[in-house]
Amino acid sequence: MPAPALSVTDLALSSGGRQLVHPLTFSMVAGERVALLGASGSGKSLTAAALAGQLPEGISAGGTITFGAGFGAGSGKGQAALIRQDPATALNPLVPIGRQLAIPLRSAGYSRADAQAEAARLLARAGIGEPAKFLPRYTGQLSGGQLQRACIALALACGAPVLVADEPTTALDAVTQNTVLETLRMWSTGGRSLLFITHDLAAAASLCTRALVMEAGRIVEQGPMADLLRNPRHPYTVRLVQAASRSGEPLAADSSAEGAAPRSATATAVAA
Ligand SMILES: Nc1ncnc2c1ncn2[C@@H]1O[C@H](COP(=O)(O)OP(=O)(O)OP(=O)(O)O)[C@@H](O)[C@H]1O
Repeated sequence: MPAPALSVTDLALSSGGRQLVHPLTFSMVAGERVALLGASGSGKSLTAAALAGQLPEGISAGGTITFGAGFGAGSGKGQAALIRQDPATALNPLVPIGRQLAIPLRSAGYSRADAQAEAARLLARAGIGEPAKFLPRYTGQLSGGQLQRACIALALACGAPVLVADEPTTALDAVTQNTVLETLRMWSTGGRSLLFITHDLAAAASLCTRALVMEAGRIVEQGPMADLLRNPRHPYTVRLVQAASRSGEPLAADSSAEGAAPRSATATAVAA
């Protein structure tokens, strides 16, 4: 069994005495792509922020988050890059996109010229056509979908071993969505892990080998994606699969990820 790239043990989040996320325990192995599904308000974004060390003010956290030894053991900032649900808050409106992308690249040892070239390449991988034109632009000069892709490029530039993508394709047209999903798939080859948060079950099924399902701050079901699609147990998961099936989207689970969990295990509903 490969060592986990990320181990979360009893992660609990609260605000002013209100429990928002009840103790969660899960892990991901290197190269694994895991979907985090769940109803609106179930705690997905707060969990994502906790993993990236970017919890909003006023949220208290308990439990432990440990990153694997493959990219340097330890926990904390820098181990997980976060593509935020709200791209506008992730970027500095006063600094051109190219310069923002260059910051992590320069820290990683790129020369100034190479950082600009890599920044353009990452924008292209995130689905931006003619990326050189975007480098000098400010966030206020980008559409919502372009902003989202700039955030994806920024997360890729961080080169973290774990990428947490919080609804990264919501503002994108179908063609660009496919480009981004393919980029996320490519990104995870070579041992990097992806936690993909989405309401789009078809996208999750095409990208991820395993899924966690949250409801009301708890993981209520988890297992291989194929089993979850074939035999959902928890009532929320049943509704999710039924709704996606009705919409006619093909729900084929991906099995190509490195470190994919064994398919023999059946999806398990977790007692709340
Ligand atoms: N900064 C905050 N302070 C207090 N409560 C918060 C804060 N952010 C989120 N919450 C609450 O925590 C709960 C979980 O929110 P979260 O944003 O993680 O849900 P989510 O599953 O990501 O929802 P969605 O799918 O709509 O993005 C909700 O009840 C929300 O109101």
